[in-house]
Amino acid sequence: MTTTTNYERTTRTMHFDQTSHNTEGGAEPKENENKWYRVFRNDSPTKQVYEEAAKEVALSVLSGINSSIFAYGQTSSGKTYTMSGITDFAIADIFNYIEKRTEREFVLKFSALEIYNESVRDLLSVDGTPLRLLDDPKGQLSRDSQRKL
Ligand SMILES: Nc1ncnc2c1ncn2[C@@H]1O[C@H](COP(=O)(O)OP(=O)(O)OP(=O)(O)O)[C@@H](O)[C@H]1O
Repeated sequence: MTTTTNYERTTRTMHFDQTSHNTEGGAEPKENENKWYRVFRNDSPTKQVYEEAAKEVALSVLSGINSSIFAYGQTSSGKTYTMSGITDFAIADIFNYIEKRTEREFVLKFSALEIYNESVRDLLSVDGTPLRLLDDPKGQLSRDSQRKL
């Protein structure tokens, strides 16, 4: 099955004053000000955002490093759109890597979560009920479900 969504289109991003926020040659951020490693233009394709901001992190799982990519922002700012594109590109790259290494065996685990208004939803589940967050005996937080592909 192929996906029909064209993520080659632009990724919507907010505009920042690059002179005060861009770490490449820009001024150091003031206290309580966020530091931006990269700001994309509002017409930047999602593919570019993936290549320049997410690919290295996503593919670090292939060397055994746990990684996380998340989108944070106001409603309708394009988080779901951008993350869907990034997920497609990352999965394609990961499977491409695996297919070229037939001598090795890989186990892939994938989970997709949405945190909204303090509730956590499993985006791979058809049932939309929020997940419960539980403390394990060591006092660490765990989810009550995880799907495996
Ligand atoms: N780069 C883009 N190009 C074209 N359409 C886009 C783009 N980014 C977002 N959209 C469209 O804008 C709308 C809102 O985007 P999206 O659902 O991704 O926002 P969101 O941040 O996930 O919103 P919410 O916080 O409400 O879940 C959607 O209809 C989506 O298809």
